[in-house]
Amino acid sequence: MSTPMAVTTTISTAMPTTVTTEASTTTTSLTTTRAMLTSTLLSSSNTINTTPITSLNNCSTNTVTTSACTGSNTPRIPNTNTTRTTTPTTTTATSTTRTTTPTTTTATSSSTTHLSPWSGPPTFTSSSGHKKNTSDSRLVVLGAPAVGKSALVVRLLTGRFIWEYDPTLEAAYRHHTTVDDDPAVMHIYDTAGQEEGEISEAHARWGDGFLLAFSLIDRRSFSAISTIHAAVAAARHTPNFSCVIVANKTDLGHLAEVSEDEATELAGELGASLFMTSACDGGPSIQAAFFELHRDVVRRRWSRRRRSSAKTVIEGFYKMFSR
Ligand SMILES: Nc1nc2c(ncn2[C@@H]2O[C@H](COP(=O)(O)OP(=O)(O)OP(=O)(O)O)[C@@H](O)[C@H]2O)c(=O)[nH]1
Repeated sequence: MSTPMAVTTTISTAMPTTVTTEASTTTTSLTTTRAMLTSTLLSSSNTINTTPITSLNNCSTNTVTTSACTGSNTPRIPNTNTTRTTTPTTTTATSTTRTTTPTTTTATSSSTTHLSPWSGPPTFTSSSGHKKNTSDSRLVVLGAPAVGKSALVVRLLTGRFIWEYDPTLEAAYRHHTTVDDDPAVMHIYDTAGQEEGEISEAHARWGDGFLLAFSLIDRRSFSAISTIHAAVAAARHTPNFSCVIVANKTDLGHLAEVSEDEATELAGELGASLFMTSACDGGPSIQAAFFELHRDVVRRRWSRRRRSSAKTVIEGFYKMFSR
């Protein structure tokens, strides 16, 4: 299936790069990653302001097609110019600008072993130049292979659905949006599928919040959720972290191997909210899942800060009166 596109991709090369991108009027051929697709598909009418910042996918030439899952197969045709800049850092926060890190990071970042040497994506800098706004969140998307992690992320960012795909290694995005009327920046890390629920410790430490996805038509992916949750808890030395469970592929209900009741029970056990989604059909629950995760991250950050400033005040009083 091919997707008509009217996208112009401008590449400004700040340093020698191996990245080449072509956006034609019919098909997007990606020599770097499917993640790049998202940067070329942004519609100017879209209020989402997204910057895929790091792309660590396989670099074979792939033809990726997107489509709305239901209704007409005519995708919305973007009419915006997208600028991609290649640079060794990710400090650029310009809207719809994609920044690619040097390919040297690719080799290590594909690892998903427990104690991966992966050092995480480059430090994110918010658009205001501060290291980390309170409205920033680092969200890591975890789950067994082929549960639809990338499809969910792409759906959130572009409103589109990926039919054909290549397995993801890693892809990170900076997503500027508005949550509860407040500007928010979500740094979203789409990981490679965790075959046996093993996760990279670096992912676990880097993230503020974790979106654990499974496919309703794959029981193994459901079982992997507990393992992944336990692995994140072990890496963070606490089971108390921001997390939501996403049960994907609701459109394939007739093939379901996991019931909603089971999913609800698991979410209850893990103290997480459950979102039933279909990256294929779309719908509000995908955004709701990411937004809820973002909210929880921000809430916890504020409550940590309040606790720590209360502690500082109390300590100050003690010092004052014990003199
Ligand atoms: N019917 C249906 N298919 C889906 C849905 N979400 C994803 N898929 C399909 O499932 C396959 C896997 O989707 P991906 O998004 O690549 O899955 P992933 O979890 O990122 O896979 P890895 O990167 O290999 O870990 C693709 O063929 C998608 O088109 C969904 O909600 N419904």
